[in-house]
Amino acid sequence: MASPFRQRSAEVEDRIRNHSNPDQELSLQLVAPALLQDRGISIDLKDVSKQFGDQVVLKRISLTINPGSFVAIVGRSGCGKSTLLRLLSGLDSVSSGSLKLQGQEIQGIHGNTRFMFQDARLLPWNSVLDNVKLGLSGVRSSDVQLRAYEALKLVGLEERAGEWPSVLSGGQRQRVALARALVGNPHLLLFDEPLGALDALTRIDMQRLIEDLWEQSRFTAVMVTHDVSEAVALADRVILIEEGQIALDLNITLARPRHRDAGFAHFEQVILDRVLAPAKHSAARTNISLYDI
Ligand SMILES: Nc1ncnc2c1ncn2[C@@H]1O[C@H](COP(=O)(O)OP(=O)(O)OP(=O)(O)O)[C@@H](O)[C@H]1O
Repeated sequence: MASPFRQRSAEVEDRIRNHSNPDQELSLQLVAPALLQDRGISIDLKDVSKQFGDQVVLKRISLTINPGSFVAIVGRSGCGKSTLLRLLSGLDSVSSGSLKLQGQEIQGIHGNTRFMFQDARLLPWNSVLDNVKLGLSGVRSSDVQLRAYEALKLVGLEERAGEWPSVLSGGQRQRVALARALVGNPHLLLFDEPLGALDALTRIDMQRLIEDLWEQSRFTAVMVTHDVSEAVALADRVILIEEGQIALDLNITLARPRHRDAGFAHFEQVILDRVLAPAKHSAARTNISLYDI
């Protein structure tokens, strides 16, 4: 059965296709192009190094990420995950090597890159809807309202549009942050441990929502997570960083939507086998976060 998010998206698509007024139709096409096309961009790193003073954090990393794929980056605390994400974002620059987005050497923040962090970072003096609008720039004012509202619909919070962020739960705030990230129809969405502060069940709900929305629009997604289970649940490919280098690059060949079954546990185990010393490693453990190690 289709998920509520898919049903909602199907409704929007239906409205786009069946609308008779050409002006409104144009407006609706602006609302949800995510539903109509794949937008992801390619990422190419060649011999990328990053150092801060004498400390070399990333060491000659070479990596190609296909447009529209979902990549998870895992590794122990301090191994360089967030540094890599900041390089991809254009917020920081490489010390040496080449980093290209869609074949172009990266120069500052790419226009259609969006972020989602562990902290939702909502403005408390703005309504929920106004926070989502912050994800749009250069769009006509009449469209901004409509698009922000439709983005809230995609995350199931349209009825909370007029409320303050302070009255929302942690999971709902992260939904607003997701709507703000998606409303501009990003080509690249960078997630830095976005679900790390949520309880286990809300976290699984949010994983499903992110997967669902990514499947609809196929932006390129790169997610840093400490949770091996989360990486296997969401990613096409899991990259383990150790001491500034890629220690494992694993394609997750499970069908979607993913179920936490034996095949799922196998992929978790492969990653953990690489991370853990054999003596510390128990074959029976699943749902392990790297924080547990
Ligand atoms: N702007 C900076 N200036 C100096 N050192 C930095 C800077 N940013 C990161 N580092 C150092 O680079 C190393 C890697 O940091 P990074 O935040 O990338 O790790 P991480 O794998 O994301 O860690 P965590 O999982 O704990 O968030 C750390 O030793 C950190 O102190």
